[in-house]
Amino acid sequence: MIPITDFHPNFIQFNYSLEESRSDPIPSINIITELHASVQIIFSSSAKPLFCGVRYYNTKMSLSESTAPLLLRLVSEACTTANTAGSIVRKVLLSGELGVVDKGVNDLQTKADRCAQQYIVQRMKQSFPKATIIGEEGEDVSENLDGLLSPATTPSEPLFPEILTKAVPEKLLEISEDNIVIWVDPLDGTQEFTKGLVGHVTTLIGIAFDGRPVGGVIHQPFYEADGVKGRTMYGIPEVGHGVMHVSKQPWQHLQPDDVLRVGGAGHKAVLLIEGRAHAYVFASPGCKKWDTCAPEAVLVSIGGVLTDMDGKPYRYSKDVQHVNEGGLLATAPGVDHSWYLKSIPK
Ligand SMILES: Nc1ncnc2c1ncn2[C@@H]1O[C@H](COP(=O)(O)O)[C@@H](OP(=O)(O)O)[C@H]1O
Ligand SMILES: [Mg+2]
Repeated sequence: MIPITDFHPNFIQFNYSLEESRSDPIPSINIITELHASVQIIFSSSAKPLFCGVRYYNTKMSLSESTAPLLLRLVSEACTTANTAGSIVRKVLLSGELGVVDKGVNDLQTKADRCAQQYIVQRMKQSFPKATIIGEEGEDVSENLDGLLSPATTPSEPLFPEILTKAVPEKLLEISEDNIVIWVDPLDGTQEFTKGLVGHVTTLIGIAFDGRPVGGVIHQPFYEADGVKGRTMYGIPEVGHGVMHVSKQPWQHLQPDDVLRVGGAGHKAVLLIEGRAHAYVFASPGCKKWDTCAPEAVLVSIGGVLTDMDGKPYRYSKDVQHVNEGGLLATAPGVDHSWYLKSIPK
């Protein structure tokens, strides 16, 4: 047995001598995994005997009990929330009453946009009361969600429990909730939704810290595989990414020889993530910060890039202007972003 020198609710510390060679270096892992926990082993090479720590998270814990880093709790909650918002979008479509409102030129809003936003904002606010939440539909949304939620669509367990166990770089461990901005597009691709092009619809939740996307969730309410409705993908640049049912094409085997014209900012990002397109080009102002924050986080987490048409990154602080004035160029992993920047005429 290695004696434990310090014990916290989610962290055990012990000293481990480098000189001793042990066949079972960290026996405590076996004990911990029986508690339905995931473990992360932390070594510090600066001290001798070697300082070791085991950080463990009980994956059965509710989010409010979880001691996982804020960034991971935010992304985990955004995944579960987007998934439920997707079920709201499906139910509104099934009801046949879309309640379309014209907000301006090329700017429609439906009951699904309003209900999904209300649910997302309410839930994220409840979990993260100090964070700033900016939703496409503004702050005056008040819809009755009765009949749109059911126990089956609002599971209490996280959609991706592994998120809460990921290792977070030091600089992202100390972020505080009041410096977080959550950008919400409850239903991206509204115009397509009203035309029945439901494959172009996504629900987007982007998480920004210090003006940059640090986490994002793209949910496709109408994707269906293995009898499961909806597909959720998340990305945490510098930490990791994940997706349900992805069938990625090998990017390197494709050559850009075609132009696809499809709707939705989230949907276009999904085509890059799946390897079905090289670049997403939107060479004019129009899409907004809630359209790009989550897609940027997911794309960057897999090695893609998203900038304006001059190659400048967008900022996502709470006081930025909502329109992406410089247009949008996003490229898939392995694609030469600068080639597109050079090749697209001003
Ligand atoms: N000229 C414009 N005016 C207003 N919104 C625009 C726009 N061009 C793009 N957008 C918004 O950007 C998102 C992606 O657009 P597109 O499908 O054309 O690429 C859509 O979001 P929403 O569907 O969430 O409103 C769309 O409304
Ligand atoms: Mg949108």
